[in-house]
Amino acid sequence: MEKLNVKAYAKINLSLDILGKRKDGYHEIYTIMQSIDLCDILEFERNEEIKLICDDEKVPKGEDNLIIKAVKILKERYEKEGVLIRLNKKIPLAAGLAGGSADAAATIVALNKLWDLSLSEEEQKEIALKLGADVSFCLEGGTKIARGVGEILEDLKTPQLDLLIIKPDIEVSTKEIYQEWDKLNIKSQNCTAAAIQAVNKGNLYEIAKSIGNDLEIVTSSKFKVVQKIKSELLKKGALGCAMTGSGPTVYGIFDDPKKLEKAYVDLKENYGFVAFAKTIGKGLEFYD
Ligand SMILES: C[C@](O)(CO)[C@H](O)COP(=O)(O)OP(=O)(O)OC[C@H]1O[C@@H](n2ccc(N)nc2=O)[C@H](O)[C@@H]1O
Ligand SMILES: Nc1ncnc2c1ncn2[C@@H]1O[C@H](COP(=O)(O)OP(=O)(O)OP(=O)(O)O)[C@@H](O)[C@H]1O
Repeated sequence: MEKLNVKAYAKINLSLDILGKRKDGYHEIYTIMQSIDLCDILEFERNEEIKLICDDEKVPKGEDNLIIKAVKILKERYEKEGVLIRLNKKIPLAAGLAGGSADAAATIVALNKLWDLSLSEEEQKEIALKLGADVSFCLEGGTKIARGVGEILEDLKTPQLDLLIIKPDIEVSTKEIYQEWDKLNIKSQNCTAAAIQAVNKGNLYEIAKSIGNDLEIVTSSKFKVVQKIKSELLKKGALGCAMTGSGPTVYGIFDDPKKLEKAYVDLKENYGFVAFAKTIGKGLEFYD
């Protein structure tokens, strides 16, 4: 095999409870992660050197890129050659959509195939966790309850949701938002338990009512635009809306395609990134 093409899907958090700070500085979370059909496209090709090509100038091309970090771990561990990666970046950066994490997961799975590594699931998960808390979920994707720092995963049935995704023109540092959460000393809203019940029932209206994110209060106190987007989405007919990850992206759940279309048309000029999305049952997709 010389070349591999893969779609790496973004995620949203249908719920996110922060349960406390751990000794290692990370936070114990309880969350529902959900893959959506917004994706980056990556091509992996056998090569002597390690090289990443991406025409988005904001994407780091060197050691700071999670793709390169993943390649280096595998190359050093298994004494392999290099690889040429072409990245077509469609998931907005620093958005709470786990774009870098999805790319990292795609790299682990693609190199396992391209380099014939025969890595077990456990080995892949171990490497994923070294790269970031969201990478474990992105290896498989779909709909999952996540605990620990996000690496302890349990399957849920994927609900079919039609979404509008809106990211204002600001980028958010996940680390800073967690640090701010500690300073504010807030209590969790504990919305994950109810959200799991709603997802288990597959009831769109219950899901829309139960979504929520503990980090929203932190990010929206720094960036007022988060609340503004939420109230606009609700006015346009969203059944419910919430911020994803550490933000600033907000998603709205719609049951009426006309309202969804109108919300897109009315809001698309106002924010940096506005897109339709659907929930999907996988995190990665290989294709010819
Ligand atoms: C906000 C979420 O996207 C929700 O799914 C994740 O918790 C963040 O996952 P991520 O971006 O993959 O996180 P990492 O890249 O591993 O870590 C970025 C920073 O977020 C903080 N972090 C992350 C995950 C976690 N459970 N607790 C944390 O405190 C750490 O300070 C870390 O320095
Ligand atoms: N492959 C990558 N794609 C995008 N950004 C990357 C990548 N690798 C490293 N980065 C760096 O990571 C930062 C955060 O990127 P990313 O888009 O993954 O954030 P995020 O969506 O908030 O992630 P999460 O939801 O997992 O917290 C970027 O600003 C960029 O500097």
